[in-house]
Amino acid sequence: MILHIPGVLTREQVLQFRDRLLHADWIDGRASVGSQGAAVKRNRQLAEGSPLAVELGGIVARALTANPLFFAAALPLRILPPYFNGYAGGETYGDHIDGAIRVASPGAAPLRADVSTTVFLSDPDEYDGGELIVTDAYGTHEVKLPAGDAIIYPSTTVHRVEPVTRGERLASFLWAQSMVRDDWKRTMLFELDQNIQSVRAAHGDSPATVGLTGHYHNLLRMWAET
Ligand SMILES: O=C(O)CCC(=O)C(=O)O
Ligand SMILES: [Fe+2]
Repeated sequence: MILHIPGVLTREQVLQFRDRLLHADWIDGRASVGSQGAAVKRNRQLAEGSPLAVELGGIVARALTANPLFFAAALPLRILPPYFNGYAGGETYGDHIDGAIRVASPGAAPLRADVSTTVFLSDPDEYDGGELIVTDAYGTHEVKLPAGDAIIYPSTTVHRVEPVTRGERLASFLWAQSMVRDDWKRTMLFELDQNIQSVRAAHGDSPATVGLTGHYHNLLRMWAET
């Protein structure tokens, strides 16, 4: 499932991030990928573990974890520390699939990347190009969202970021290991959860709502790994 999550960061947070990123030390984005990614990746990132990445990443991770839509859709078990990237002057990241296993820091427990997230930090009118293009079983999706909004997509998909030909595209991106590894099972649980919430809002805690909520939890019990 590819899902737009509006308002992960407030406008004030976005402005604060932008201010801090203005004077940041950027490194070559190829530092965090394997050879296939490195061949098509031309962008800049904050170094993993740098004080600014840790500080701003903490804010992003807390905002996402507290976001009900992100929680319901990603069912996160663990979230890797968020990264920050910038693209300008034709920078791009060609077609790739995110690595399956990542470690937050040397010696840390490995985490499986199930759900990929981009939190946009630049508004669409600030740059040309820079669309995130995600291809799934249903076709190709082009994503360019307002600053503060996020997109989540299965880490199993081929995706790319188109060259930025005017202005600068800043973003935070991160991976989560989900309690439910399979995208289709996560999608089914998400749709069930959203429909239960609609039924509950319309009819309150009727016996049918209680029964459906029980069914959601029993499916989660069957499918979740913790
Ligand atoms: O900048 C983005 O939106 C996504 C970046 C990306 O796909 C990656 O770093 O693996
Ligand atoms: Fe990626």
